[in-house]
Amino acid sequence: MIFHRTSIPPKWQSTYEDFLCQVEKQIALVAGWLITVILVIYQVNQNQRGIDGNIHIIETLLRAPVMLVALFTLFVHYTKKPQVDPGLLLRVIALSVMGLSLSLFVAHALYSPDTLYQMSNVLMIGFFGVSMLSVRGLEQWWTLFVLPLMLFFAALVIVDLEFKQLLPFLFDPLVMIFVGMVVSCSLSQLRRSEFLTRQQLKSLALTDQLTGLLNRHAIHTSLEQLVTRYARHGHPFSLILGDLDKFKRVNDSYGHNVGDEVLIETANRLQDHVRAGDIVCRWGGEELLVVLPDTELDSALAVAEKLRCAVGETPMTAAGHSIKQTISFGVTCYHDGEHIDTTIMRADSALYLAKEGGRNRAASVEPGAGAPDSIPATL
Ligand SMILES: Nc1nc2c(ncn2[C@@H]2O[C@H](COP(=O)(O)OP(=O)(O)OP(=O)(O)O)[C@@H](O)[C@H]2O)c(=O)[nH]1
Repeated sequence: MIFHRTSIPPKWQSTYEDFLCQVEKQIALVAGWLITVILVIYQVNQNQRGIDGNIHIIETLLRAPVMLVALFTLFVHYTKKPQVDPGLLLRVIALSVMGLSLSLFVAHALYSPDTLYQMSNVLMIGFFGVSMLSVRGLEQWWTLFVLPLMLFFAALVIVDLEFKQLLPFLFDPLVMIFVGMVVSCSLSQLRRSEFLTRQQLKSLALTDQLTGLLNRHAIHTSLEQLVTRYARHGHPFSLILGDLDKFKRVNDSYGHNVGDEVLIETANRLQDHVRAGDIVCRWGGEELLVVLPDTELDSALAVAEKLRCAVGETPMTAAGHSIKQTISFGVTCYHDGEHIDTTIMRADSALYLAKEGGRNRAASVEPGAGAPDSIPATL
């Protein structure tokens, strides 16, 4: 359906805005070049047509502002200065093209009526071109066409031009507005669908399908950003690596499906007990990684203890079974200048200590420290 609008979920709205901005930038660049080339060709052609002096000057004067807008667009694109909202730039280009084609029509109706058929073609091209600049579909289409057309009809009345006589020349251009509207809405719908498909694929590639958590690949990007942030601003961050205790027994006793449910419930409990800015991811198998931005080791250890209780204190219900599943955690914090893999290996060593220490506990390893701290289970 042409006028059916695929809605963008709120979580992707701001990414969609960025995507539209990119599209607007590209279209503004193409429009800038096209208008510049077309206006130069028209100007040269006009000089050779040897048309009446008055209309010659009027045409040149009317083209000048559009040419300036087109050159300004190219200047903004290639120098990145000044910073102009590409949506606004497109609107200015569209309105200037509308202004040019409509005022050329009025000028020819006044001074050179024999050339009105040519002007009718100019209007058609102008209307179609402006429709293509309407990246956001119908909502922009109204603002781009309605206001200029109202001014145009007001101008016809003011300069006392017979509307009835002009109507045959205006019929095709007005039909072109409808054609442009259909094409523009279809393109806008295509862009939305393309954006949604791309986002869904991206999200599929970054999400663990069982738990809905981010996967190992996705977390690497976040970790690299945190390392950069540490290097620039010294903001600390910590890692908590968790591993379900004796999880093989759950699978062996109740089956893999029940094991899956336990894994999902564990992931949910971890998610429910961390702050909004913290990230929980499935590191692999029955291992889960929690990343805590702006958190020193001591606080991270306290968080791990809270998470341990959240998982282990209340039994989980899966397929009618009540299962008491505990978890062990290895905690560490990032140390200046080290590779993130070193931090992860340290969290793994801490996890090993927690397992060695009897499971259902959180152990930590400080960067460069010999002896690990360990929080024994209180259960
Ligand atoms: N149901 C289910 N099981 C998984 C999944 N990923 C890994 N496992 C199981 O997790 C179990 C991990 O077993 P082990 O590495 O021996 O460790 P454990 O039994 O948890 O014992 P400790 O870690 O030493 O406390 C294996 O049986 C895996 O098959 C999964 O996605 N779903």
